[in-house]
Amino acid sequence: MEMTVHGLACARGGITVLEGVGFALRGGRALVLRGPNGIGKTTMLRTIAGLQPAVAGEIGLPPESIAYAAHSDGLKATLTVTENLSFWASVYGTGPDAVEAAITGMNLGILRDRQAANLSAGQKRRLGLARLLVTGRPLWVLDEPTVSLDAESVRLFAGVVRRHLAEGGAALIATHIDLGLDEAEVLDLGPFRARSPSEGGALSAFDEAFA
Ligand SMILES: Nc1ncnc2c1ncn2[C@@H]1O[C@H](COP(=O)(O)OP(=O)(O)OP(=O)(O)O)[C@@H](O)[C@H]1O
Repeated sequence: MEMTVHGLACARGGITVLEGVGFALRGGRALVLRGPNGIGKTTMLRTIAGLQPAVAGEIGLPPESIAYAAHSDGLKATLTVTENLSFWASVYGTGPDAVEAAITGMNLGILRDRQAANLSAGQKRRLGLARLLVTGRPLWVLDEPTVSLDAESVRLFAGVVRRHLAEGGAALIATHIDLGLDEAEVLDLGPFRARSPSEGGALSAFDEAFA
């Protein structure tokens, strides 16, 4: 797979926060987005995933090729771990093999019959990330995927991403934690901050000091 993004501008709450973003991402590679809180990482990932329209620019990959994992894990509380993954496998048109691979990949075997409501925060996050493995989609768009994960689970997930890349997939990741991916390049969003006259795009003196 190959995704090329040109002149992308994205907005939050009607205010353009980023503009002129461009990059190319091909199979086997990961791109890590960097920038201070509020610069627009989540906004850009949501735009690329097709969850909100772009203000301008082109995204050279259809949303159907993208699996998005964000803060809200999208789990069904009353379903078990296996049932949640089976539900997503039916949505994405994959099968029981993908469910088993996801359970193994994110080390959920011992929890497979537990309802999602009764998982800890980190276990829920592991299940949310396991969902990526049942999508069968080549580009993973990941917004702070390691939130709530302990060090061992971060390593486990980094291994899952590495395998996805080795199989020809790609990943676009907003993370403040280094996943230790040799295949990763970094895109600093600082130069793409929109300089709109309203305060949404411009930095306050406080933000400027910590940017
Ligand atoms: N509903 C909204 N209405 C107006 N502005 C919003 C809304 N949601 C977010 N914003 C603003 O849009 C900007 C971009 O937010 P976004 O969540 O994309 O940043 P981020 O880079 O992901 O930040 P973080 O590192 O804190 O997760 C921020 O300045 C934020 O305050």
